[in-house]
Amino acid sequence: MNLRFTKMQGAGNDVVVLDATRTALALTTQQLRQLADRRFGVGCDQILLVEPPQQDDVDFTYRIFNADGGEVEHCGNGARCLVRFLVDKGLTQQRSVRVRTLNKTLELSLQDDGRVSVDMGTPLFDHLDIPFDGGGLMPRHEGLFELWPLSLADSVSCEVAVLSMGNPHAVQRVADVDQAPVALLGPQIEGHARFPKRVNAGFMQVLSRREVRLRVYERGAGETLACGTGACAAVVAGIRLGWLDEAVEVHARGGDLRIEWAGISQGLRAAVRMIGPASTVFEGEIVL
Ligand SMILES: N[C@@H](CCC[C@H](N)C(=O)O)C(=O)O
Repeated sequence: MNLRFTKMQGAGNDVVVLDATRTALALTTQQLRQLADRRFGVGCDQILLVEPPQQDDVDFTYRIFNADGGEVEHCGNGARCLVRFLVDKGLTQQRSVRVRTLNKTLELSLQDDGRVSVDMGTPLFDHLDIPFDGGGLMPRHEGLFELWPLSLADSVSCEVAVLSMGNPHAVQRVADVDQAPVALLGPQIEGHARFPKRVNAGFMQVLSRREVRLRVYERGAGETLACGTGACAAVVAGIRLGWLDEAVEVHARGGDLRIEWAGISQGLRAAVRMIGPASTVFEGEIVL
């Protein structure tokens, strides 16, 4: 099969976008993995499939696949790329669109400065929603949240805040992200038995109440240059833990994101807002 694609990136988190708005597209796990492969395919962290809406209150259906071929619920950087793609391809005349993922409705808006603002919805803290197994252990309470102990290999342990942005996240605070053992601990946390659907593992260095540095070892993709939902999860956790104010600049290795959450002043049901860049890198056709 010959497949047209658009390669995009948002803060260095790269995605391959496929337009299935006119013709349905069903790819096997093997084809998805080939597309994502940096030697045998196009190369990307995630593949985004745009489909016609399946319900009245949205403009498009937005499906997300990790580089390992698994379908997932949410991709923040992908969401920003998606609205840029829809506008550039003339698939919408609007600068704001509503899209439906596996489990969320998102509102994406292209700003006048070229950046994209996304209403990322409400974070979830119930362990059944993440999902996370407390393992009968006691968390350590800090601020208005809690940190859970997690045992890893070789008698190493860490403390993580757990939450869902529609997809699961475990966030830990580190003194210096450049020194954090992301490649060693990331895969262990991602596949830890207490996260039945695996998890995205965030490593956050707090620079001030309004500025953090973040690295994320993503479920199904490994460490990426940025993770939008990971940035939201880290900031929400940091706000609840009392470390951060309600608007924070997140410096990822591939770029900067602004995350806002009024969860202290307006309550836990407040939606998270993410603002950041998105751009097209190249377009082409691949034989699968
Ligand atoms: N890169 C993404 C997250 C993609 C999905 C994630 N790896 C998962 O499995 O949940 C982002 O920008 O949010």
